[in-house]
Amino acid sequence: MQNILPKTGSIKDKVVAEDLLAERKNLNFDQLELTNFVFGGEENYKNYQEWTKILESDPILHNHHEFYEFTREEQIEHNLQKVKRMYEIDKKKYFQDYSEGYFQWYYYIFKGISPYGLHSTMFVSCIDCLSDDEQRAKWLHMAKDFKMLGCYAQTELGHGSNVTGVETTATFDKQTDEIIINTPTITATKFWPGELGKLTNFAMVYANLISNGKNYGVQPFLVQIRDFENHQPVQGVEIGDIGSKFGFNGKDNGFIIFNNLRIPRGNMLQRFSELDREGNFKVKGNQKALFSVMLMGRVQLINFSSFGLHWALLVGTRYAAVRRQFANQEGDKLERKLLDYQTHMMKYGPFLAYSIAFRFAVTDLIKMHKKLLAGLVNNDFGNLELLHHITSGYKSVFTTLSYDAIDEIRQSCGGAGFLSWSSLPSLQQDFAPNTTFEGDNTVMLQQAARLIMKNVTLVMKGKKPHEFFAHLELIKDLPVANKTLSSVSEVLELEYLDLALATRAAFKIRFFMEKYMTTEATENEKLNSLLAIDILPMVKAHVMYTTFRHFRQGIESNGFKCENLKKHFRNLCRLYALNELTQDNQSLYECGFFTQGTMKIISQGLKQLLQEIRPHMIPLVESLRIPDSILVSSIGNSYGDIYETQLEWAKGSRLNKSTTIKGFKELILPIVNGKL
Ligand SMILES: Cc1cc2nc3c(=O)[nH]c(=O)nc-3n(C[C@H](O)[C@H](O)[C@H](O)COP(=O)(O)OP(=O)(O)OC[C@H]3O[C@@H](n4cnc5c(N)ncnc54)[C@H](O)[C@@H]3O)c2cc1C
Repeated sequence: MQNILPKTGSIKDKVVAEDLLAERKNLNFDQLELTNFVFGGEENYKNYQEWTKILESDPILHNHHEFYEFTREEQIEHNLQKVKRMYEIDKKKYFQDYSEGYFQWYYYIFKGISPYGLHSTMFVSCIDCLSDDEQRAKWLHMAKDFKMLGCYAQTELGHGSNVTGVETTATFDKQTDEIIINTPTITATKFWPGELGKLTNFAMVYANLISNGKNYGVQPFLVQIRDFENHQPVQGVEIGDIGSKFGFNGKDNGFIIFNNLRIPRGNMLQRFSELDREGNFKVKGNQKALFSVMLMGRVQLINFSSFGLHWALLVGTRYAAVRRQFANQEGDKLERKLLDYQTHMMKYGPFLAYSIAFRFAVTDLIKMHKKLLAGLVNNDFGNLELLHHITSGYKSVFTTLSYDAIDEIRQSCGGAGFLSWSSLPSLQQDFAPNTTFEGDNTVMLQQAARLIMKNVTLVMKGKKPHEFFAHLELIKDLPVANKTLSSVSEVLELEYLDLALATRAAFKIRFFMEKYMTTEATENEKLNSLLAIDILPMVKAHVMYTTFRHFRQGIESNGFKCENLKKHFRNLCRLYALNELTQDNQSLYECGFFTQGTMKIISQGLKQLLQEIRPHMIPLVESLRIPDSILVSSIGNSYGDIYETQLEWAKGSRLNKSTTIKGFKELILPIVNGKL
């Protein structure tokens, strides 16, 4: 069989693949409106465009495929060079205040591993939010101007998830008016903080305050760890990098051991607590705010979840629109595009729906978080508890889903996706820790459960829950009256899908709460031992529902002008829901919401949607504009060049710098020649 393939692209000759050109002709909506939304507004997108223009023409900032073969040292140095260059170009822009735009370009330029990412977010935020006015005036401008470089040192060898269990001590010495930082045991070694290993000269150390013989619990302390001039560790600390990791190797995660390191009393951050000259300790406001900076980290990871997924989708979808395998029918000359296989669309369609759903959720979440940050400065803790709930739950569910999706997209590109040049392996590896840091995902789901339980208890007592938990009122009407579906159009109603997802969440929550209330054991025993595995699906179903709600409401409330774009959004919102209901529907049968035959109709609806969305896949994913200069992918570039570049980069790879291999004479020849 002779195979006549449409011409694939060539990035070198600036020729776009015929298949990609044909796909782009299906554009029927305002792509820029979607782009602006994804980037958190027109201004952010303009800012990102400015940076990408600079990047493309700058020899240092320009991303290069050789990066995929860099050692750790080379990766770190390369990223540092980039930051220095960005700083030279526009110091103010490199450090922007916390905003959606900041996260977007920094994520894409550094693939989530900006050398001073933790400094700019966690460290600066600690100073901003947890210092009193005097401390802020002294340190904030220094930190923002990179005059001091800091890391966030909370985790220890012995304690990660249990943040209140850290053992580092900060003992007040009344005689000298100083605080002495110590690592009393091996498990108290600070282990993991990013940028601690090599880069920073300050650390925000979370340690137990001991004053007048009493332990007042964990507080943040600003600790200088390296000399300003020669960058040597100060006396009283032992510091180093923790070694090579599964991914994230461009980051110098470090360890630090304190041995009687003295800092001034004024270096304890004192917005929410106070230590006076006599060593008297006083709490001011809400101590939970001490860990509020972690909220920022989680919002960031929630944001990254959609960026990472966008990236993988862009590469995978372009590849699948050009790559062809097997003929449509026996004897056909033309092979079928990967994207035309229903099995392929069953992966990519829902992933696109999730990535857009995450964007809607993040848009709402960032607004809430900014409000909280503004309030904290005036000791207004407003929606701290709700935000803790949302960020824990969303961080856990979104990062897990995105990580799994990135891996699946990588696999769906076959061997080409396994190759580093595709950009997908490093994306996956560097995305991997998002499921662990800022709170392990299992622990995060457990934490998110608390506010659900509090609100469901209100409902059970006949009271109104917080409006975010309005769907919990459904538990009063479970099991529901059977509603037999008769047509696909019914199953595509957003109202119906909303009720289905809300009911699924409500049923799982009620299922858990009934067991919780009737099980005779301590709360600790119930939550950790007897009923723990029921918590996770309950929280996940709740998160999937509230995310759907952000999506559905956001389509109408974000002021989108293009009707066709809204149509695509609605279809993706339906697809999100139908995919969810396909994957997890047992509880809807149990409570009577689904009846015999419902899944058959849902399956028809899902297939219909996949067909409707299919022609728009390329225009939709290409709205998540990541230029070739940032993407650096041998199979996902905008030209649909899926072959030439792969081969060219292969030819130029490090192992091909010579025709033989190092050690050929000493290690191979003696065996071949039978000389051993
Ligand atoms: C790349 C990377 C960068 C990091 N950067 C920083 C940083 O800058 N600063 C910093 O301070 N820390 C940092 N960390 C540390 C990170 O925050 C911790 O790894 C994380 O909080 C999890 O803690 P742990 O590793 O001790 O795991 P553990 O808490 O020991 O968890 C191990 C396992 O036990 C389970 N588990 C724990 N508690 C429970 C429970 N109550 N119920 C059920 N299961 C439970 C978890 O689900 C998990 O599966 C970083 C980590 C990584 C991987």
